[in-house]
Formats: sequence, structure tokens, C-alpha cells
Amino acid sequence: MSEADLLQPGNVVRDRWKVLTKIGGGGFGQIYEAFDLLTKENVALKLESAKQPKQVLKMEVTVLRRLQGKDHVCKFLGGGTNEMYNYVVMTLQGKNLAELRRSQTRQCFSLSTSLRISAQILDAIESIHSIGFLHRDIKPSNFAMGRLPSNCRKVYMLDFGLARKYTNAEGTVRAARPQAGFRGTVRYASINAHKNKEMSRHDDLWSLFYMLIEFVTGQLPWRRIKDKEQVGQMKEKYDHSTFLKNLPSEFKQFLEHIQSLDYVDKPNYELLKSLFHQSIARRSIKESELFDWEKETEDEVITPNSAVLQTQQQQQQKEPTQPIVSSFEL
Ligand SMILES: Nc1ncnc2c1ncn2[C@@H]1O[C@H](COP(=O)(O)OP(=O)(O)OP(=O)(O)O)[C@@H](O)[C@H]1O
Repeated sequence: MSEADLLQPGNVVRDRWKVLTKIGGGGFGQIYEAFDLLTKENVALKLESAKQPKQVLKMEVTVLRRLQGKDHVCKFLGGGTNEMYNYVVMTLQGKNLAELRRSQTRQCFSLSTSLRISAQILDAIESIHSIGFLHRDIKPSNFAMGRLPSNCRKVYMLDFGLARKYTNAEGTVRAARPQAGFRGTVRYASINAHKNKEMSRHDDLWSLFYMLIEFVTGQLPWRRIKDKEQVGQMKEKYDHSTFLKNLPSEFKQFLEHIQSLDYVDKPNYELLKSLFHQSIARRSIKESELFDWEKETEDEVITPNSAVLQTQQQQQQKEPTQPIVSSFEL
């Protein structure tokens, strides 16, 4: 156990959640897989130190609770605080989309996979906006696939620590602060965010656009640059229409729409969703098609396990509603 670890395997939180293993340590918290002694299921336990200056778990709990019942959202199982840490317990999901992309041979997804997962992400973004919050850290590692046969084809939105309420009590858009501190992740941040402007609904959609480009091409032009100002300048100079050559023609309208939005504007989610659906239909992409990580790599040797997988894939193609066990579970 490293000194910074707030828990170790075997610890039991609130007489109910027994820690199994650490699965992540992000910028603000630690994530553990734990066993729920009550439901007998494995769950995700996210903690932040009570001493940490930047406390974000309260916001995480607020947003997660408000999102309950919406699609693409983990189930909230509990939360609390003690003298050492704040914690939240939620359903456990599978691999995040950053890991899945990096595990691809060419570090990118096919257009079929990219469009179908991005359409799900757009739905998730619309959901968080519908409850009056911005996510403000839309990036591949904040989306994970379900881990069970029943949900392994569904994308789940994670990490509401940087969320912010953008509506006031009347439901109208809050007045923008003249200057706001930068929030988010440099690679996927909108140009507005780089300029420390108050973020709005369109900024989450800009991050989705950058994610989609990275899914399809495997990279963004500023991938190697760490400095926030330098990346901001590069984004400002970059002719974003260059990205369109990698995307179906419908995405010209997608880009034009997000470019047209101002701080108070409500995005036309229906238009954006229809562009995904049109491009998916025009390319005859079927919802039942396997995602890239569910397929075998071409050079993989046929082993008894991969033969089993092949049979499952064939069955999956025949039974589109029957999810398969994804390859990494075999
Ligand atoms: N419910 C969950 N089920 C499975 N894995 C999860 C879950 N929540 C988080 N993780 C994993 O832990 C990683 C970090 O989680 P999260 O983004 O919530 O924490 P964070 O401390 O805010 O991290 P970061 O600062 O990197 O965004 C995720 O990318 C994901 O791989």
C-alpha cells in the first residue's frame, strides 16, 4: 500500500463494502473495486481525502443522485464522510474508452465503433445538461463500457467532480462570470475554456467533437503538447474544417452548429443526434455490429478461447439484442 492510499484490500467501509483492489487514482480521488456484503455484487468505491484542499466529491454525489433514472449513468449505492475521507459507492463498469482506444492495434476505432459510441456520449451529455449541469471534463477516460453481458454495449458517463450548475432557480442560464478558472483536460478543452471563459453547454460538445476526431484518427494535432496556453493557441489557429475529411459529410453541419453557439444558447441536440443517425444509416452500419474491442485482431492465433469467441460473435450477429461477453473477459 502506498502512503497516499486511503484504503487497503480487506478494509470494510460502513460495515458493507469490502475493498478488493485499487482500480484508479485520478487527479482528485482514488477508485477501488469493492464487494458489497449486502447485495453480493462488486461495486466501485470512489474516495477523496478529507484533508485535500480541492473537495469535489460532494459535487459528484449531487450530480450522480440527480441523474438517477437516466440512461448512461451508474447507479448510486451510497455515500458519506468520516474524519479521513469522503466516499461514494456506485455500480462498477468495465474499461474506459481511453484504455480501449489505446489497446487497438492502430490506436484508433473504426468509424462504425466511433460513431455509435459517440452517439451514446451525446445522449449522456444531453442528460446532464437536462438537469441543469455542465460536465466540464468530457474525455475518453470519463466514459466506460458496462462490464456485464446485459450492459457491455452501453457507454456510462463517469466523474462529475468538475460539474457546474449552469441554470439558476428559474431555470434560465446563470450570468457568466467575467473570468473563470480553467476546468477540464487540456487535450479536449474548447477554445473558450482555454481563454478561461465561463463554460457553457457548447463547451461539452466541443470536447465530444475532439474525442470523436481522436477516436477516428487515433490522434489530435496537439497530443504531444502539455502547455495549456500553447495548445490553446494551436487550437485557435487550426482550421477545424480539416478534421472533416476524416468524418462522414454530415459532420460539416455538426461543426457549423457548435461553432454557431454562444454562451446562453441551447444546443440543438435533436439536430446533432440526427446527424449521427443519418451517417450511421447512410453507411449501413448496424447497431448489432461488434465494437472493435469485441473483435479478434487479424493476426491472432486461433486458440480454443478465440474459437469460442468467434462462435459468440456469429451468434451476436444473428441475435442483435443478445449482448456477447466482450473479448477482454475471456
Ligand atoms: N464506476 C466505475 N466503474 C469502473 N471504473 C470506474 C468507475 N468510476 C471510475 N472508474 C475508473 O477510474 C478512473 C478514474 O475515475 P474518475 O474520473 O471518476 O476519477 P478522477 O479522480 O476524477 O480522475 P481524473 O482526474 O483522471 O478524471 C476512470 O477513468 C475509470 O477507469
